[in-house]
Amino acid sequence: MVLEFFKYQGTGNDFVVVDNRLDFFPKDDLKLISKLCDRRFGIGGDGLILLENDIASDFRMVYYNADGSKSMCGNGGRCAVAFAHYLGIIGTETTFNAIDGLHFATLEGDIVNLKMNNVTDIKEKPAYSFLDTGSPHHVQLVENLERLNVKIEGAKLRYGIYGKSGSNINFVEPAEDQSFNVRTYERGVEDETLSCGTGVTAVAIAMHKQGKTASNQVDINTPGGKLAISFEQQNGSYTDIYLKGPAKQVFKGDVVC
Ligand SMILES: N[C@@H](CCC[C@H](N)C(=O)O)C(=O)O
Repeated sequence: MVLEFFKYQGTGNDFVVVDNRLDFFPKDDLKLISKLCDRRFGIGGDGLILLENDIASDFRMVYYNADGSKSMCGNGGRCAVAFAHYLGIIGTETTFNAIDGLHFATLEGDIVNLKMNNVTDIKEKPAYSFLDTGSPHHVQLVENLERLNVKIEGAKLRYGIYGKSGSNINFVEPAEDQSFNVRTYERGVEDETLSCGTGVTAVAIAMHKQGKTASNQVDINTPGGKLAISFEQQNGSYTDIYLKGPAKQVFKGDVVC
């Protein structure tokens, strides 16, 4: 099979993107998904996104991690919106379906502002917070973030605390200008990625809940670039959560598989 694909990145979180509106992609073939995401034997990416038709909304995003497991992806969602706009399916605003339900988003140039689901349940432990922003996230404050071996320390927590199903692990350090520096170990990639959208959303909410910021607009610096998170908070629940940042097409091509 010759597969037409597109490559997108959102703050360095990179994805193989396929227009699957004709429903031809062999979704059960997890080996193929891993191979397409392999940086040596395939195209390379942290995940694969299929854009599909949806009865309830403008389109459906089906997201796979590089190992073929499924989840919600914030940066992937932003890239899917940019791709839908490129295909002419949407204008500058949209509602689309994903594994965690409907998402509203707006687009201004290559900046996509994506609405995330409400967060009500935040587990606070002495050393970390745990919350689900579409995918599960462990948020832990550290010192000397720059020098941390995120792959090794992330894997220890991912398997040590959360077992087989796992969690994404976010390491956070407050920056001087009220923003936060974040590095993330992603389950399903089993490595550090340059940015994680659901991860930085979890960090912004956890930092607010812990009183590390009083603002409901939080800027986050990742190794792949800057993202902005805004939200409302009432009685411990976080609503109207938006994740904002760039989503760009990098290249397109055909792959024999
Ligand atoms: N990079 C993503 C998160 C992708 C899913 C995650 N690895 C999981 O399995 O939970 C993002 O931008 O949110």
